[in-house]
Amino acid sequence: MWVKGRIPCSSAELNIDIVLQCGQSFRWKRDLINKSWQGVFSNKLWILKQGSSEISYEVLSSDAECHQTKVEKEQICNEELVDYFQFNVPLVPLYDAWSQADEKFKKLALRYQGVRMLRQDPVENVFSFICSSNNNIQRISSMVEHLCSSYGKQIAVYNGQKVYSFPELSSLMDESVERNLRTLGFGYRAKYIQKAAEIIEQRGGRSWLVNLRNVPYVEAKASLVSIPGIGEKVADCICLMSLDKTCAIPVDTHVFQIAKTYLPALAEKKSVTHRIYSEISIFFQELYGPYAGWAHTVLFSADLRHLKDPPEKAPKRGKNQQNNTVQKRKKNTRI
Ligand SMILES: Nc1nc2[nH]c(O)nc2c(=O)[nH]1
Repeated sequence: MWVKGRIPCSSAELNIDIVLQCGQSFRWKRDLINKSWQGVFSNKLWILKQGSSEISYEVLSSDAECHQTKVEKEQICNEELVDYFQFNVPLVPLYDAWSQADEKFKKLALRYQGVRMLRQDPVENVFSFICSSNNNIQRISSMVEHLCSSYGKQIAVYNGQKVYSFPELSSLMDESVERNLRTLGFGYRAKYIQKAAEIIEQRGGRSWLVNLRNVPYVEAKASLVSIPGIGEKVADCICLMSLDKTCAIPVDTHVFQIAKTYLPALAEKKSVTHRIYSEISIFFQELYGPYAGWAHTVLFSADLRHLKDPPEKAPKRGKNQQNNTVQKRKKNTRI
C-alpha cells in the first residue's frame, strides 16, 4: 500500500539533488523525467520530490504494517522522514554562522544552500563505507546494490524491478560471504565485510552499533577503528552520517586539498599522516563550531566534480519510453 504525504521545507533547508548524491548514501536513484528520487530507508521504498516549499513523498509500506490505520502510517512516515533528513536541525542559522566565520564558505553558501547531513542507519552506513575504500561513487553504489540483492530481503517490486532492504548483520557473517563477494568484484573489501559483521555481532550487534550514538565522539570513533576495514576517515564518516557526531571531520584527499587553501603550512605536504589529519580536523572544528562536520559537507560537496557541472537536463521522452525511467547518475567521482 502506498502512503503519501508532504513536509513543508524550503530549498535553503534542503537541496535534495545535492544531499542525495554527495557521497553520504549510495542507494538513491534519480528519475530525471519525474524529477523525483527513489531510495530505501527504514525498510521501505520511498519516492521523494522537492517542490518550492515542501518535500512530498510516496512510500510503499510493507505487509507487516497492515494493522496500522492510514493516519498512523502517515504519521510514522512523517516521523521517519523528519528523522532521516534531521529536519529538527534548522540549517539556515547554521549557514549564517558559518558564513560569518569564513569568507570562503560565504562565497559557496548560495550555490550550495540546503546541504544537510542525513541520519542514516548505522549498519548500512558501516558497510557502505567499508565499500568506499579506494573507490568511486558509481562503483560503491553498485557494490551496495549487490549487497542488498544478495543478502537483503525483497521489500517491493517497483517499475518491474525488485527492491531490497539493506542486509541484517547476521546474513553478512557467514564465511561463504567473503567468497561470494570476491566473485562479485568486491576485492579485498570482501574479507573486511564478513569480518566486520562477525565482530559487530560479537560486541552486541545492531544495538551495540546504534548505542554508539549515546557515547562521546572520541569513544565512538575508537570503537569503530578497531573493526576490520574501518580506518580513521571511514570512522569519521560513520560518526558524522549515522552516529550524531556533528563535529566529526572525515579528512580525505578532497578535504586535504581544501584545507591547503586555509592552512599555508600544509602546502608542501604530500599525504595525510595521523598528525596532519588531527590538525585539519581541529582547524575546521575551531572555525565552524559544534556542527563543523555539517559545514565540511558543504565544502566537500562543492568540491565533487559531478556537483560542479550545470544541472542535468531531463532527456526528451521517446515514443516508447516509460514515464518513470530511472536515469543512471553521473557519479564516478573518487572519494
Ligand atoms: N571527507 C569526506 N569524505 C567523504 N566520502 C564520502 O563518501 N563522503 C564524504 C564526506 O562527506 N566527506
